[in-house]
Amino acid sequence: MLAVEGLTIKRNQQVMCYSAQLKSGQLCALTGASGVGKSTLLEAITGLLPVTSGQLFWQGERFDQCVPGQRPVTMLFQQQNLIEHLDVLTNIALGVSPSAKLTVQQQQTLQQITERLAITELLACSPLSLSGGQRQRVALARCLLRQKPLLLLDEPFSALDPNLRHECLQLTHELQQQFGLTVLLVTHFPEEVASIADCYWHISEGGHIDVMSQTVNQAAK
Ligand SMILES: Nc1ncnc2c1ncn2[C@@H]1O[C@H](COP(=O)(O)OP(=O)(O)OP(=O)(O)O)[C@@H](O)[C@H]1O
Repeated sequence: MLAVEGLTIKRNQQVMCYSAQLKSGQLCALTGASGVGKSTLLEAITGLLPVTSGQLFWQGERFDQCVPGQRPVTMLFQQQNLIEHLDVLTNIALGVSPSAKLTVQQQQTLQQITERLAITELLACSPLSLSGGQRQRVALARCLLRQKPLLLLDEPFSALDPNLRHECLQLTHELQQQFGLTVLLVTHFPEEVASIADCYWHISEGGHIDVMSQTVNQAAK
């Protein structure tokens, strides 16, 4: 279980205090008005943003005092942050190793991931030659190779057209099941994730989180 306990962040003269719990293996959609603090919560969970107070637990172990690389978390941003002058393989490998050298086991996992994401043929290409959907799948592969149990997705497919967005969401769901991931997904289109979300965290003013339970959502499926 992921437990967020009174996680408090001051940003832009706004104070946000978040508390909620998410069961392991679930996919939770984060909704709420623009500027309410959805990305802020994800950045705080990754450790990229300092917090004033509060605690974070994964499977009962506190991790808010760990540096980002030691947290059980990986995050896919809307901007894929791919390095244009390096090939796709190197871009993915840099997610796990500063020298981009992979162990045999990582190579095997990479093969599994790239096959599933249909990007094996692209490994020698430059990111510059890829479409938006391909770039986002490469960035997702880089996250998955890190093999962290918590995957945070900040509007990852919002720049894609509706068909491709749907395809990428379905793929994310399949990968979540295959790798047993727990996923927090920010979306402005809750209806688009209705078939894959186990629950919703609706964030409002001050970081207040309303949790819509699995059973309520399943009734809507
Ligand atoms: N880099 C930053 N520096 C300072 N303040 C920021 C920064 N990013 C966001 N904020 C502020 O933090 C608050 C929450 O922003 P956040 O991006 O988390 O909202 P959001 O719900 O993800 O919005 P959106 O749906 O538009 O992406 C806003 O007041 C915003 O102006």
